[in-house]
Amino acid sequence: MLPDLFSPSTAGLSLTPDFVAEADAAALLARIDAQPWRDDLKRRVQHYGYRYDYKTRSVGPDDQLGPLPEWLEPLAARVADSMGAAPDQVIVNEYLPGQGIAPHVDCVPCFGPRIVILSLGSPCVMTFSRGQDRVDLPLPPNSLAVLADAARHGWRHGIAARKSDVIAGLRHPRSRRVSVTFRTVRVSPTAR
Ligand SMILES: O=C(O)CCC(=O)C(=O)O
Ligand SMILES: [Fe+2]
Repeated sequence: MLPDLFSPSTAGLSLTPDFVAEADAAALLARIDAQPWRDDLKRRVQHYGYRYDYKTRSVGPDDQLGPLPEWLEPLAARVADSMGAAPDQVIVNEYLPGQGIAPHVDCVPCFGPRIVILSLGSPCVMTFSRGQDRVDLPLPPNSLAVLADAARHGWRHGIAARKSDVIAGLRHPRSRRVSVTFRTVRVSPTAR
């Protein structure tokens, strides 16, 4: 299922389809939609645990918001197995058709070695890039992607701002996608 470049043993990317059941995904989306959204970016976001400052591209001790909300706890506990640590920061991103996220590496000094992304709603293609290399990874709804090692540090990841994706030769119009990204925050001990 993963492109060759991303054999998990060499590149640190793994994808677990159907990590959450459809009914649980629907309940989670309803929970998310009952919370306030921040709309300081082109796309709407929610931050839990720690606020991420998009201007300074950092997280500091002053950005601590508190523990993850209780409705995220069961999921965070399951995700902890894939992360090797308990996540203490979550960002929810909403993508309407035509919205994306520019290619980036998640802040290395801010966040721990594994980034975990749960996809809900529309399928979409995440593009990994390193120099001239490009690898498209379709993210099915309800799947869990884990970025570690080279997939976390050596490759950038992004989602093109377009209204459809070609997956296995077929064009798929996008609908609304919501992702839930789990991270561990690195805050320097002296700053705590
Ligand atoms: O929405 C996604 O699937 C990816 C989000 C992401 O890369 C990020 O928030 O750093
Ligand atoms: Fe990211």
